[in-house]
Amino acid sequence: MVVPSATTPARQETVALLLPPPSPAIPTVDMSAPRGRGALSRQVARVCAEQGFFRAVNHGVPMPAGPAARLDAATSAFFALPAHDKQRAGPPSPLGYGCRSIGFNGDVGELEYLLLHANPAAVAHRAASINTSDPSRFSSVVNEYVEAVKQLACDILDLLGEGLGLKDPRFFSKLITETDSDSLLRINHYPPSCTIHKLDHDDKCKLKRIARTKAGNGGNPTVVGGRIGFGEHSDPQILSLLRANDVDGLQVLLPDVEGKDGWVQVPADSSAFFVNVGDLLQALTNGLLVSVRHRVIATACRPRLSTIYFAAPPLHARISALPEMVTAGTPRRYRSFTWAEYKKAMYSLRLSHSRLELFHVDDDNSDGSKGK
Ligand SMILES: C=C1C[C@]23C[C@@]1(O)CC[C@H]2[C@@]12CC[C@H](O)[C@@](C)(C(=O)O1)[C@H]2[C@@H]3C(=O)O
Ligand SMILES: O=C(O)CCC(=O)C(=O)O
Ligand SMILES: [Fe+2]
Repeated sequence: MVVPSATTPARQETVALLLPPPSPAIPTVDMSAPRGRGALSRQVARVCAEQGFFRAVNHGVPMPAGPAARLDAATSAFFALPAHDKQRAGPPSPLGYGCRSIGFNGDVGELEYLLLHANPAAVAHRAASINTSDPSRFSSVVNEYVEAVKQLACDILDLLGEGLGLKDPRFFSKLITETDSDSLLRINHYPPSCTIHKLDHDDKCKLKRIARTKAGNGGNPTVVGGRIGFGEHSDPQILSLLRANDVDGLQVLLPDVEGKDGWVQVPADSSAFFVNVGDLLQALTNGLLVSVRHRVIATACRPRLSTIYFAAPPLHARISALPEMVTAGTPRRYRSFTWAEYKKAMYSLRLSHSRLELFHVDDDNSDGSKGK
């Protein structure tokens, strides 16, 4: 039976005018290439150019009994420790254990985290203060996970190289597989938002101070519908691979059908990887691929655990747009810089800063050292 609609065409038009335009869906890429590698590489290149963000499914990293599950168990055990035990691995330098404070310039979020350099020697060094009873077990769990996600990052970068028709399709993946690559692993643990208001007196005073100072998230650590878990930013590296438990919170800034940017909720999917283009990939492709802005809003009543692999080149790597990306119609957008130079600028800036703009060829401050 067909039920006639209660709304007349005229009323439907009025409702359509009042409602915001529909949000774009989060693109999904099936990494098992059901339509062949050529179609997959073109799809990866298209979503990275249009949204700079996608959900990768059938990615080949075993989830339930594999490295991801072992890492989640090891990091959850760490976050369950008493505060003074966790503090042995901090304060973040920026590496190590951090709680609420992000970076060196006054950013705060409702989270605690571990930030690790992804190379095995650095992991072994940190493991001693993270798991004092069995540091080598912790190291091997992290190293095994890093190997698996690095492989996935390389696969995606090679598909991108092919989809963009690069002369050397492996150019991007070679940058992140150099022995001295500067990749990071970050594990974020967001407490349930319903416990945030149950903070002790000192915490409440600290948060009030932060809310009053201009330095704390521009003086406003809340947004409509929740608290800021991790403030708005783009990831500075080449590519980020994020995996989280089944708790929502991640949002990405995407254009709607009218081209107006809006925050889009990313529905949790613990079996997928969420992939985002970083600033360096935007620079290498002369702005063709976009480094997506994203944030985490704490609204859930269960803790969110997320693990992000930031694939980066060595510090000395020179980042300039690939020749095939520079044409008469699309002149060079960013001046050439090293990853070390970019990192120095980024650590002097707030989380939300659009730091790649400092390297824009039209900018007067082309040394990239000027802050917001
Ligand atoms: C405020 C900051 C934290 C950050 C370094 C920065 O000065 C600006 C970029 C931030 C960011 C965002 C993505 C990653 O989580 C991160 C590890 C990175 O490489 O850049 C963080 C930095 C950090 O927490 O140290
Ligand atoms: O924890 C998350 O889900 C995202 C955090 C993030 O964007 C980051 O650590 O750079
Ligand atoms: Fe991020």
